[in-house]
Amino acid sequence: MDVLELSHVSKAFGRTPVLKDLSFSVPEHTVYGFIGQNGAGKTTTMKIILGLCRADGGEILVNREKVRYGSGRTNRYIGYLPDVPEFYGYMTPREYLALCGRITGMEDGEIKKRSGELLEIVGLTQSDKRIQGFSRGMKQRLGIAQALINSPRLLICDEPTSALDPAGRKEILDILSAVKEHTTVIFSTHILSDVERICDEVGLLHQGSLALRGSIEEIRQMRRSDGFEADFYAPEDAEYFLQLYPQGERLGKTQLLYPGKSRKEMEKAMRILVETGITPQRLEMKEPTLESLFMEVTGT
Ligand SMILES: Nc1ncnc2c1ncn2[C@@H]1O[C@H](COP(=O)(O)OP(=O)(O)OP(=O)(O)O)[C@@H](O)[C@H]1O
Repeated sequence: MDVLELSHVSKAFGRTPVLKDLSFSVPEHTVYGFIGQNGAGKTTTMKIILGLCRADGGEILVNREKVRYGSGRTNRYIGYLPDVPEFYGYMTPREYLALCGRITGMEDGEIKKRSGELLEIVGLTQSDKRIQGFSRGMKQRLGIAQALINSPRLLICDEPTSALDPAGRKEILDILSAVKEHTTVIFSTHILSDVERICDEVGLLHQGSLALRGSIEEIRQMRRSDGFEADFYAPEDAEYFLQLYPQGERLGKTQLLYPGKSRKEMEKAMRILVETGITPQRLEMKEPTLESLFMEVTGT
């Protein structure tokens, strides 16, 4: 079943269209990467899903229920982590989660149990410190716990990793990956390597609609290869090989890049190496990355 379905959603601010006929759906228990450059309309889309921003047209279903602007009804299925979560700094994580639980109408016993489980998942069980002393990464982890307090069907995270260092990013990605057992995650980002690490499905928002969609594998296969690299033991070998197979670029004294070449063309290079008796240190196809695909689609 699809937990989230957007059909033909459009939105303009004044005369500037931001979303144009945007349609996509997110299947249960997946991590969906919603990618787009700065200003592409990711936050606007999320606010429309949360009923906080009015769409000009189209329909959104959360758990098969229609989202209505200004009504929080469908938000009972949703947990939301904004890009910069705000907390009461004088509280401890446990106190803060208790407050969030009470606001959502949970019983005290249930709050205690759920808070314990969530603090375990986000790695904050040891912390009885006040939130004001927390690092950005710790705040983001607490933000995930807060968003999951009432066991939502859908967890929406707006750029959860953008402001973090690599270690902090990894922690958040690991948590998001782990929670998909219990919920469905949609997260927006412009960091493509994060998407490659944990997402099952990807949608690339460009000029108001999805310019690309599919699983990471499907998307990688859409693009031709990035070519191959050849590494030699001696600069003379690289030089000689470049004369025999001239379309390469030098990456270093012993390293050559053959951009855009297919696997077949690499096999041809291998035959030349065997015939001439040159032993390469390494000959390797370059895996297409989302980064290069993104640049191809967006023309950046
Ligand atoms: N309330 C508003 N009034 C006018 N224009 C707005 C409003 N909110 C957003 N916009 C414009 O809509 C476009 C999309 O903004 P949005 O914040 O949704 O993009 P985004 O993809 O989330 O970008 P970022 O990665 O920078 O957060 C931008 O050009 C932005 O300036």
